[in-house]
Amino acid sequence: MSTRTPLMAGNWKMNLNHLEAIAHVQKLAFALADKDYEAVEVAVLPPFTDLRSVQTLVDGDKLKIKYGAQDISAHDSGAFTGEISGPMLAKLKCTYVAIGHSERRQYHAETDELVNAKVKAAYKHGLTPILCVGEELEVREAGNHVSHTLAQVEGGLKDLPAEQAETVVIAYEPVWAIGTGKVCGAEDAQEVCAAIRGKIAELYSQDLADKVRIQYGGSVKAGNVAEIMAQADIDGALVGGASLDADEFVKIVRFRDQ
Ligand SMILES: O=C[C@H](O)COP(=O)(O)O
Repeated sequence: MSTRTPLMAGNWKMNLNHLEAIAHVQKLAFALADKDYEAVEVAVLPPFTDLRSVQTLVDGDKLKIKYGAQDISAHDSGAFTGEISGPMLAKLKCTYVAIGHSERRQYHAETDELVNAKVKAAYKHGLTPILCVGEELEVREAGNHVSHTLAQVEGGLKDLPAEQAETVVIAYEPVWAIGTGKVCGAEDAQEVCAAIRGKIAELYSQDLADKVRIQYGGSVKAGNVAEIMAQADIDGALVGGASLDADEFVKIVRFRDQ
């Protein structure tokens, strides 16, 4: 029986302005009770422009919801127009930062090398990376989904010391299941998540791999979350579209009731 605490994280992507963010987090906080937080870690990943408002609300009302960013610069400061650094996110008391999301890899040409540099930047500033990996449809159709995803895991964790790697969160998100309504079958997701844990055991140790949380992401909603969470190597979900509906996200957090 796993002792890993499930992590349900809502990746809002480029949705909800800072005023909407406040209303949304207030709704989540109103609905979630202590027993929810005892069973599951709950986090939201708003756009950068919302983070200060979310921080103020979480601090002011002593909420148990954690929050983080959707990206981080590999650099600490300097002439990098449009980027947001680790020190800036740390100052906002972010807990998490998503790194290497498929939309960043696809639209911003992020490579495993850059993803690896961002993972290191996150740890340098006390942030926990949610390292996103997963294959495109043609890779799955060719039967190369496991090797493709494991190469991304290896690339993202390259030269990362064990004391950092043991707290990393890996999000397995098959690209063809993101925002499409096509959820990856629970057993198919488990196949890849088990392989990811095996790769981490190979890179570090079985003991360390057993501590790492592996999320599934891709069209997760209240109606399918229980089946996904029943898989041995799936320790949470990175939820996109369904996290924008507070009631739906609360149901996902309460996956045991679905
Ligand atoms: O980060 C979240 C994933 O990209 C999943 O998005 P989705 O739940 O809208 O399919």
